[in-house]
Amino acid sequence: MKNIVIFGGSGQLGSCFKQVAENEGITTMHFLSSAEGDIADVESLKSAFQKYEPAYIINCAAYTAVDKAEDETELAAKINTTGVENLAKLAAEYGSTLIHISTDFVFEGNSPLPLKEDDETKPVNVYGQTKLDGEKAIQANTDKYFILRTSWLYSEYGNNFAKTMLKLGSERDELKIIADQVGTPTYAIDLAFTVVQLILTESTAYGIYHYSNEGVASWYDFAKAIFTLAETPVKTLPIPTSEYKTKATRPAYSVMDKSKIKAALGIEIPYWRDSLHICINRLLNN
Ligand SMILES: NC(=O)C1=CN([C@@H]2O[C@H](COP(=O)(O)OP(=O)(O)OC[C@H]3O[C@@H](n4cnc5c(N)ncnc54)[C@H](O)[C@@H]3O)[C@@H](O)[C@H]2O)C=CC1
Repeated sequence: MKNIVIFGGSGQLGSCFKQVAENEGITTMHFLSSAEGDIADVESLKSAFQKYEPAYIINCAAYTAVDKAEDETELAAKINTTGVENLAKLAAEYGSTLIHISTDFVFEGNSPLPLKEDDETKPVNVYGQTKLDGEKAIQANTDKYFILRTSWLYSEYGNNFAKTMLKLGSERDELKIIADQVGTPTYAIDLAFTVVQLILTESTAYGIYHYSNEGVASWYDFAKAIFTLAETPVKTLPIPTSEYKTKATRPAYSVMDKSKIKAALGIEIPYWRDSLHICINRLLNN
């Protein structure tokens, strides 16, 4: 199989690709940390492209500190927009297919229905704006791309809501959790597996796709499900967003319509509670 290069290979999603590659017996996936492949540094990228001449690039690299991005606007844009533009230009030059991960935060969050790929974008925070600008930079510079917008990623790896809840649940008697932001948790292993299917099927149905697990949840529902599965006896209280101030505004509703990717790959997507069950078992048994 031809070379596949993962940028952001040490992050949460990058680590999930490592696990999926192992499970699927893929030996040509190369994982670059930010030190080995800095997407904001063109020279660093050129050496990676020269070394691997990749058929596929999977970009998991991003500036992901949503609240800090409100102050570090330039740095967020340097990575999420210019860095992604660098990747798109080199991918076009080398004929590589670029698979890029984007976010539900490109939307404003007041849709009455699950969001489709061509719905109007309108980010409500700096992170979302830099990610949307990254999507546009890809579309302006290469034709062979898949942009997968996802939401609420969690897994055994990196920092995420599920791991934070397990830790807080073991330290505290009571937790207040936001109940009026609604979306869908996504097990990052499921996302990585789906991206690998795009590669293995050699799909050329390029474009933007939405991928999350199936179902709908608030952060409160998500936390309650984590504590139920982990048998953590912590008391949870639902609160409105107005009682938990954060620097960055977040969309109130970010449920995504997944019909397009399901039709393109002929796949069924796992329901969020089923995937959460698998992840919590793995977290508790390790
Ligand atoms: N975590 C979540 O809930 C969601 C994440 N996403 C997107 O999914 C993708 C993966 O996210 P995670 O793995 O959760 O994030 P993460 O923060 O765990 O991983 C991001 C990785 O990018 C690396 N990185 C930062 N700057 C870099 C640079 N200049 N060059 C190369 N690498 C660099 C970091 O070192 C880190 O390892 C990102 O594109 C993110 O925007 C989308 C929706 C939700």
